[in-house]
Amino acid sequence: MSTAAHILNYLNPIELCLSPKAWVFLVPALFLAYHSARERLFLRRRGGLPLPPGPPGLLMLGSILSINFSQPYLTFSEWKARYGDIVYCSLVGTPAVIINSERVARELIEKRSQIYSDRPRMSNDAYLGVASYTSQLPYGAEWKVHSRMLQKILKPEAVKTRHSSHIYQSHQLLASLYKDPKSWDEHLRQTTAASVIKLTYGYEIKAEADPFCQPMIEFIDLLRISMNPFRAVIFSAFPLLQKVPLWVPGTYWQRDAQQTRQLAYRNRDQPFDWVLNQIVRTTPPSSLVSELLHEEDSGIDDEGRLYAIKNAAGSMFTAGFETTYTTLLAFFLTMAIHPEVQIRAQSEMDVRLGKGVLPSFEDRDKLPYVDAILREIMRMYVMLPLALPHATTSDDIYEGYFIPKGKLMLREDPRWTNPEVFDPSRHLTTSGNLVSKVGTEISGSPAFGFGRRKCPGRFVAENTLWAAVASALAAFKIFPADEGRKRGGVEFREGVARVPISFPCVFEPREGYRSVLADL
Ligand code: HEM
Repeated sequence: MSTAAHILNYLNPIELCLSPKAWVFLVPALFLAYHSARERLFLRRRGGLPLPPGPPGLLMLGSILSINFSQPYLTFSEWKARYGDIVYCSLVGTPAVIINSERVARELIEKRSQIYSDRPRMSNDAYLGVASYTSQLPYGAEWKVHSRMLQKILKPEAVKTRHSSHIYQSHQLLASLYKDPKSWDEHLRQTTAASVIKLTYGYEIKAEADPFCQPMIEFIDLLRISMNPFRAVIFSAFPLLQKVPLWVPGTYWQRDAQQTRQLAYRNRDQPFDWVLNQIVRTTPPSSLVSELLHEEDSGIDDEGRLYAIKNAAGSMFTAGFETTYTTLLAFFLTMAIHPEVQIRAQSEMDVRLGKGVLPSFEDRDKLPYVDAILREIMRMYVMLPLALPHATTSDDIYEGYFIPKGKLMLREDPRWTNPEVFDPSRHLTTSGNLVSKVGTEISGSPAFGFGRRKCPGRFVAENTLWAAVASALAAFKIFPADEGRKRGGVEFREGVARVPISFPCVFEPREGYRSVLADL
């Protein structure tokens, strides 16, 4: 008997279910019914409004196969050229809106921040042990507690009081570059890590293989692998992959995730416990955690408060280390291939500060070209090219389009002439002053995101970067060990975060700075 006859003849549902051939028809039929019911509901929700234009998708898979996984932002730029500033697509059943322009990002994420400040729920977050980190929290009461805690040391007034500590850290970097220039990239990594750890816990890193710092760097390296966009999409489509037992051969993603989780918890708990111990025994060095622990009247119960402090503090390294380090790495590599930019910055310093002087924050206004270099680095090398995904908490309408509740991804469009050319002078007026327009100053850069979830560490990042950039330009001539490198640009390892690919550089002390460097 044919399978169709089976279905027609066997009105007995039990027998029908037992026939394997009938399942071949039933499974797709159930799926289609579910899909069309969902579509009908979605159509009703839209009330006849169109969705933003976007690429056609395949049933179930949507547009996932059209995305370039190593550089998804390139796909989004192509879609911008074809469909415009706001694009709709479906990714394995998840509706996603891509905001492809700074103008639309400001209109939606800033002006309508009440509903555009959520994060999409990703099974990956709990799987990797980062679900309670500030950056991953849904927009709600817990996030507001974290945000208030972080503001304590990240707000501009608090950041201003730590100028001397930024200068001290930049001098530490200069001293390491002078003593051991060959490992310049490693010094950069260590000093950036040291400054975030000091700010968060008041802990001073003692050696290269420091018991707190080393596992934190290891964690970031693992997170980059485990959070790659391809794995994230596959896991959201097939969550059972996260449950496969570790003993099954070939389940390398499970081993990566287990190690990432263990490090996430260890890095969150151990330095926090160190501060608690310090408080019991002595006066702890000033830090985010010690300030929060001493705070009265926080508005939440004790256990909840300790948990929130621990997680907000844990988020600082994850969010602040790699972003700052890779921006500085891009700066040094760019300087090595652009000697003309170094020469202009150094002559500005020589004239306005004098030779043999290391700049301080009081000198910042006298050095507009140094700021212009930093703005150009932030413009050209956006280390999180898709920022972090946002989500809307309710449906919305924009320019006649229906924006469904759900995932939003950001991609800033290059609004500059010749965006691929490294040219700091684009940030200067004809009289050599910095252009002052919203979004051109460093902490206002779109590289820090938009709206209520905009990077709260941007003022600290700006000062760390300025101190390091200004000090290095004053003290060293930087050039590539292989002169042939000058012909190429900076290359990147692509992923959620873009990481510049380092190359050997030479750091030659400038005239008048050798003794200054030796004394640091
Ligand atoms: C050059 C350096 C940095 C860059 C480019 C950067 C960029 C970003 C971006 C794009 C976001 C997501 C914004 C959004 O969702 O719209 C973010 C979030 C965040 N950043 Fe940064 N960041 C940097 C440095 C720092 C530093 C130094 C810290 C802290 C010490 C920090 C702490 C955070 C936190 C806690 C979040 C999560 C905010 C939330 O979800 O509410 N960042 N950052």
